[in-house]
Amino acid sequence: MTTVTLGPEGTYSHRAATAVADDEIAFTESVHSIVSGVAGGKFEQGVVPIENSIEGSVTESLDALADADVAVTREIVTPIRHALLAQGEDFATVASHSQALAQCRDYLLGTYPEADLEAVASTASGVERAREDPTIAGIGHPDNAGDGLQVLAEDIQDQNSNATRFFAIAGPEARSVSGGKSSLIVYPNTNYPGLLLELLEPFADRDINLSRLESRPSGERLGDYVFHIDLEAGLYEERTQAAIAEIEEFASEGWVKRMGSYDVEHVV
Ligand SMILES: O=C(O)C(=O)Cc1ccccc1
Repeated sequence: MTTVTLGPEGTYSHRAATAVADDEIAFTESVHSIVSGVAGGKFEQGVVPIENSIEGSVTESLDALADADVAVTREIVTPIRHALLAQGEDFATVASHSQALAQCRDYLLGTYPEADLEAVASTASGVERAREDPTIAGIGHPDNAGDGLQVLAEDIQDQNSNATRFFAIAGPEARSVSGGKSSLIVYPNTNYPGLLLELLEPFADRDINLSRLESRPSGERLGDYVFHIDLEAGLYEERTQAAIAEIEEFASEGWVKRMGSYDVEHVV
């Protein structure tokens, strides 16, 4: 079973993917193509970054998941420790994933205030650029050093506890109702006073803890949102089914997607 993730080799997504891959790992340069590759059946499994403890949601992943018919089958949590990698101190540009640049904002401003920051598709593609060009530095996992690239500084993220959650995804037939957590995506397609309260009450009433609630613009009109909800309960549980049934009632103008239930894996 091939697992596709954000490449090239050496990204944090690649590190997370090795924890769930039982065979070959394939790489693409965008989260959208990972999700569409899994939804279209080209790959059996994918691994996408979802949320970082410093910088928050990876919005491209949330939007891609809302648009596709895939199942979330596992959550992978991994610590993120960034290193600054370059051929030497003589660089003018730091190229990395937008999340990595943001997670190291204070360090970069404080230590290299003159450097230009350039967002690229992944940390590893910034590292590749640095390997080819002495005027470019990358930010990525220190294991990417070598072959002409030095670690100029380690642990440059602005908070020591920097962790990212990834989802393993698979085709809709892999959707499971068992596991300690579940993910839903809800599009109410309506707006009235108390809407958000109605979205949350069915869970509170049944003592179901929410571990994430994120709103994303629906793209339909300003002020219209899609909600991403993670619950600490399985879809097999009667209380979860009852809560979702209530939400489906008030979201009858829109839709409710059950992404699946899963367990969490911590990877170092
Ligand atoms: O670019 C990568 O290495 C990724 O996998 C995305 C990412 C970037 C920064 C922190 C966590 C994940």
